[in-house]
Amino acid sequence: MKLQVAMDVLTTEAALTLAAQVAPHVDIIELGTPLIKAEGLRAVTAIKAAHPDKIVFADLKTMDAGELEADIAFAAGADLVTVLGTAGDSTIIGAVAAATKHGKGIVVDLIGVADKVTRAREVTALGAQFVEMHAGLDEQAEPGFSLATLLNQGETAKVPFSLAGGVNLSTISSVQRAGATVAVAGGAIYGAEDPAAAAAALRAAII
Ligand SMILES: O=C(CO)[C@H](O)[C@H](O)COP(=O)(O)O
Repeated sequence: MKLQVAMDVLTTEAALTLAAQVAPHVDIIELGTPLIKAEGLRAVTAIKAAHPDKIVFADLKTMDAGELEADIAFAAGADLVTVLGTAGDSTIIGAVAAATKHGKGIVVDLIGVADKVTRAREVTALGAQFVEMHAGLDEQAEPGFSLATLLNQGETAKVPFSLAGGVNLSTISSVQRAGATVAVAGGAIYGAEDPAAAAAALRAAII
């Protein structure tokens, strides 16, 4: 299982600092949606230039204009770009076309999708490299939130998936047991006193 750091920071400078700290311990470096909204795709170019050996993940969460948005993110240096599973099939097909043109990949983020298992299978058939079983920051803050449902949906879908929803040291083993190909950790890394040590500990927990 690969480890992905989600950099939900707000400046390119902060992202470059964080990426430099954690890169030795992660496989995928994600530029979070707020970072891209604040800084634009220049932040993607800066991270790829600093870490050409890492998979750079641009969390665009595209909902429309799939081909155009994915195309500009790949041109900026992204290796993986997200499209929302709630988008129409034509948006996902367009984004996959851009990925094929650049020799890169589309990840379909299933945040907000009620039937994640069915949609995961549909978008995988449309050419998504993998889906993201995702409970967003707002959903995580809702009373009674538990990762268990998400883990179960990932296990049931039987397609390649990443899992994001407040993954931390006490849950990363269950993410691996559910069969995820990628564990995504944001707050557990960037919110730690020592992000490098936090990333190293998550990596060490992966068997
Ligand atoms: O995409 C996101 C929010 O929409 C986050 O980057 C993702 O949820 C991972 O962060 P965390 O581990 O803090 O939940």
